[in-house]
Amino acid sequence: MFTISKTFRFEASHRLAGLPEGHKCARLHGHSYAVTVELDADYLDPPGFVMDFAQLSPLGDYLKIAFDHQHLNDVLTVQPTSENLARLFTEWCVGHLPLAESVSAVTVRVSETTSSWAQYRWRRP
Ligand SMILES: Nc1nc2c(c(=O)[nH]1)N=C([C@H](O)[C@H](O)COP(=O)(O)OP(=O)(O)OP(=O)(O)O)CN2
Ligand SMILES: [Zn+2]
Repeated sequence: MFTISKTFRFEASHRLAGLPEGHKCARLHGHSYAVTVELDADYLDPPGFVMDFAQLSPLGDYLKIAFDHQHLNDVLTVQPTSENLARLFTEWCVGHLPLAESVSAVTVRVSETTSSWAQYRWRRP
């Protein structure tokens, strides 16, 4: 199994609803988000790539255009948790990146801080 990965970053604010009274994340605050996409493949395509790293850059463009310096509650229809962002970004990758047949899984990991992350994985049916 081969895995390649690339990390992109954006800055955004959010607040989380439905938390207990006084929870710090219910207040308006911001994060430097790190978004890491991973592609798994059982074999390589010429010239020995899972995929050219450069072909992952549309994800970075999408993140910058849609989310950088935005208030996530204004631009998402779901609660802006790391888990929901990870699923949204994974589904975007599956729908927009030129995935070779060799790619068996796409995983996106979202970090709001240096000590925590959430991820979502798509597996080829
Ligand atoms: N499962 C999840 N839990 C939390 C999420 C989330 O998206 N998924 N988000 C938050 C808040 O957005 C918060 O800003 C980040 O949480 P946390 O790691 O607790 O932040 P700190 O860096 O302040 O953590 P410390 O290790 O306590 O310093 C909360 N939970
Ligand atoms: Zn937060």
